[in-house]
Amino acid sequence: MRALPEILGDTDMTPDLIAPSILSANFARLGEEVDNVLAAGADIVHFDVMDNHYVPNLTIGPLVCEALRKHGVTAPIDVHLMVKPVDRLIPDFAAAGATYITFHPEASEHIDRTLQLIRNEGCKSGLVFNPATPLSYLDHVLDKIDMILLMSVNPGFGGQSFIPATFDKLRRVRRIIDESGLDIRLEIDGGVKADNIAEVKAAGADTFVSGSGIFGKGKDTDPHHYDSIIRDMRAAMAGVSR
Ligand SMILES: O=C(CO)[C@H](O)[C@H](O)COP(=O)(O)O
Ligand SMILES: [Fe+2]
Repeated sequence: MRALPEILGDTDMTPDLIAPSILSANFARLGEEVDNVLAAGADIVHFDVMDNHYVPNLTIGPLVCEALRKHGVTAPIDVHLMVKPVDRLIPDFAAAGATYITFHPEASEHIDRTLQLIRNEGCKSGLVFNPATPLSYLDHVLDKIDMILLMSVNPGFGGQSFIPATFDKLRRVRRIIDESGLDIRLEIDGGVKADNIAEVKAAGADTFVSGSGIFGKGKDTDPHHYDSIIRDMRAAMAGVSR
């Protein structure tokens, strides 16, 4: 893992965090994939949980999170819950070693209660906004949030294209966070790659999920693929102001 000064952004004191989404990793060798991407300089592990109900896909649960911890992963694990209902799984993920737990407001009957439950379980809490989800869900709960995650694709699958309307939404959320004075991360998820990450940072993001952009093409032919792709991402963001 890299030292804090190395991961500080150029223009402010909020470090840029690169969060590979393991949705696009090789699940048959998941521990090794996570070790390799962290050794290549990634900061946190993005862990997509899909239930074939809230989204039309089915992935992994708390057992896999626990297995990564037992394997020796010490980096923060950022659990993105695409499940409905949400609350039942939160204590299980907390016990399994999750660091962040984020959920979609449409999937919770009581958003305030779910946010409090996440913090009470000792994790950092976050709300996730689909491309068409209004930001009004932030009203009245901002002080209970550690991370706002904007989806730049519709949830359910990796490898989709970044939806350009997200840039405006990022700028609006950046303003809300800055005006609040609260310590809240702004994460972006979907279609982020080395060639658009600078623009995404300039619009306000500080935490960058990338699945197919990191685990996709190139890794089977180049043994240093993860190092070079993460280096390219940092180089693209260097000198870019949020
Ligand atoms: O939450 C997700 C999908 O619902 C994934 O985190 C996301 O799509 C990452 O994959 P990619 O970078 O390939 O778009
Ligand atoms: Fe995700």
